[in-house]
Amino acid sequence: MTGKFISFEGPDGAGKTSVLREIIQRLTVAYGDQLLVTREPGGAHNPVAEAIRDVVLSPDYPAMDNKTEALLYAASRREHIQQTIKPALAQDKLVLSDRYVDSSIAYQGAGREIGFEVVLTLNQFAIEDFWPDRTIFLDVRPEIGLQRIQEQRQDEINRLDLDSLEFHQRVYAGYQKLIQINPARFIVINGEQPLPQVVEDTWQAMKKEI
Ligand SMILES: Nc1ncnc2c1ncn2[C@@H]1O[C@H](COP(=O)(O)OP(=O)(O)OP(=O)(O)O)[C@@H](O)[C@H]1O
Ligand SMILES: Cc1cn([C@H]2C[C@H](O)[C@@H](COP(=O)(O)O)O2)c(=O)[nH]c1=O
Repeated sequence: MTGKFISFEGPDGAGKTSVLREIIQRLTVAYGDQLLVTREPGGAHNPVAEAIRDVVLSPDYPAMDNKTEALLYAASRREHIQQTIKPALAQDKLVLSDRYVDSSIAYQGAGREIGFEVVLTLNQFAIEDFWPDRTIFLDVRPEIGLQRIQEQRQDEINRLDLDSLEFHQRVYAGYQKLIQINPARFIVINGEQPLPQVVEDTWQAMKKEI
């Protein structure tokens, strides 16, 4: 496989979507069709993964069992890897994904308290040790991310946005542990700066990678 795979991670409201929108504009000029932007749960041109997204994020299922949730994210990811990411990399594309397996380890492993290692093991069945080349983490404290969502994005609130601050603090701590364990893969960007500065820092970091 010859392309490059970069994932974007961060707590809810960190700014991934906003930053990616700007980065895509800059990259499209040089990459054109060789750029694939995708997301989890779900995935570009991936109806099965997107159907799982609809179920797992729907506020209609507030009482979903934690392990069911973890399995759904892993199933969606498997489909995403097999049908979207790997075929694109085989065509030498640059693949940018808004979230990947680190989200499961942070949200289900730490946030839901299923356990870091348990969720990693579960996901190894899905990913078969297929990791991103680099992971950009937008570092925003959960209080700030949730405040942004509540103030600015009332229309798109999903099931996990509605979880408690304590849940999101555990997620954040999970991410910090992942960064500590994988210092070579993670690039940490201060996401609490004004958006243009976050975009610029991300852009400079990405230019070194691509
Ligand atoms: N640096 C920033 N400063 C202030 N507000 C921001 C910043 N970045 C993004 N926002 C705002 O915060 C909200 C959440 O941003 P965005 O949807 O990009 O985050 P996200 O990481 O994709 O969130 P989620 O994972 O929950 O989808 C939006 O209303 C966006 O305009
Ligand atoms: C991949 C993945 C995601 N999540 C959570 C994180 C967010 O709360 C939502 C996705 O919403 P977004 O607006 O598209 O970022 O799902 C998770 O808990 N586990 C995962 O593996």
